[in-house]
Amino acid sequence: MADDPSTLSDFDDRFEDPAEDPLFSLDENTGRVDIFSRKELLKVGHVPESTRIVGRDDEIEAVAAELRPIVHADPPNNVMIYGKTGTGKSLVARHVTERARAAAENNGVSVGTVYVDCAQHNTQTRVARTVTRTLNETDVTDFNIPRTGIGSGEYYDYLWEILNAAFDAAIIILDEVDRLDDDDILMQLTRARESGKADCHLGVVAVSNKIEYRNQLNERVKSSLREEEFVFQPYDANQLREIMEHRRDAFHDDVLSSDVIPLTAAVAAQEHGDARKAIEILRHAGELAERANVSTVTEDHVRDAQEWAEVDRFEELLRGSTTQVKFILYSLAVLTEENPDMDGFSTSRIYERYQATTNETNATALSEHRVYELLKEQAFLGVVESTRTGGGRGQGSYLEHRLVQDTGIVLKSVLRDNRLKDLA
Ligand SMILES: Nc1ncnc2c1ncn2[C@@H]1O[C@H](COP(=O)(O)OP(=O)(O)OP(=O)(O)O)[C@@H](O)[C@H]1O
Repeated sequence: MADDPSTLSDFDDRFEDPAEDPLFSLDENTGRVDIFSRKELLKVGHVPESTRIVGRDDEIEAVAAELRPIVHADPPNNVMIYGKTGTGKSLVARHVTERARAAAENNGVSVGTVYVDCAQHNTQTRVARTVTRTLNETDVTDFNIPRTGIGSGEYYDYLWEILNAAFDAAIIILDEVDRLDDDDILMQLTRARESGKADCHLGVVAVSNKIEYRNQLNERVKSSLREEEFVFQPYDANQLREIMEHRRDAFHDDVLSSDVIPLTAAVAAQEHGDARKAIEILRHAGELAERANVSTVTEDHVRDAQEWAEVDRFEELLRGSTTQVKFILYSLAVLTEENPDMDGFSTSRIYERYQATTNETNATALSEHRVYELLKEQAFLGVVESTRTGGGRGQGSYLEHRLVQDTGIVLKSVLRDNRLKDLA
């Protein structure tokens, strides 16, 4: 392995005895404060055990009612769960599916389960491959299913054989189902038994942020899916507080000052009601305390962590935007900071500031008309708000633009772009 250029094993400067390396010391007495006790409880993607799931009892019961027939080897209903991001859709889908599997097994019914993230596996072939390879019980089927080189049709052929050989039923969770580039997979799965391909009952639990998703499905898919729909509402501050209280043991005792969880819950509820964001802010507040080497996480850490989350969120909103758009938003943000009394700026005023910005960075400037178009595009995306002025006597009316988001957040976010860094 020493010849392998991808390993660092012959790295010259390494410590003779890694236990002596002060950078990664395991010694408890390093003077560094230890904030977290079980940080994994706050990681994205962590599936908490049932005692940590809060405020979704009715939803869990409702989804379970649709899958319950499977416990007696009867056909389950398909389920569609809608709701804004971070409302516990994936969590409930996974939790109920696993409990259905365990209860069925206890009753002598074997149920295969698969979770597919359609944002990652967005084509029919990728989904078919993931489902087939996950369900393949090699000790029963003896199949060696290739990763590449075959199409969805061949994966389906394997899948029907696997289902017939190894299971009485299967539940397939398709998370972010709206990201699929083709809804035929839904029809294949929901019609498998009816069309005589598989002898096993298949239930699909589809999850989406987009409530309008169903309208996009073609009629044949809709009629074969015949699903029950549920809509999950954003969490309120009390629910978010309870969700975080149930993960308090991610931290060492007495590390969180008493207002940290209520404050995190309040800001998250006000902004979006997103449990993922609330947990992320709590984790980041802990990390900030750790970095500062202080033994208590305080309200200030939460405020900083919240700002960091906002910058991240804004950056996400701008993902895919060109550097030119960022120059324009930067210019509008600077104008706003320089003129706190003004409520909005005309395109020509923004354009002047924008030209100065492009000059400073030696970038090419777009025409004023193009900047106007890009501002309108940003208004459509909800980044900018544009309103038409009344226009006084002798004055035509014109558009005035302002940022929807706090200027500090916009500046921090656009300045993360390498081409704008120098402006900082
Ligand atoms: N009721 C709850 N109790 C405990 N933890 C929760 C609850 N709801 C959500 N969470 C936690 O919040 C995070 C986000 O939840 P989840 O992934 O289920 O949301 P989602 O609605 O599927 O979001 P997205 O649409 O963005 O995928 C996860 O870490 C999850 O463990």
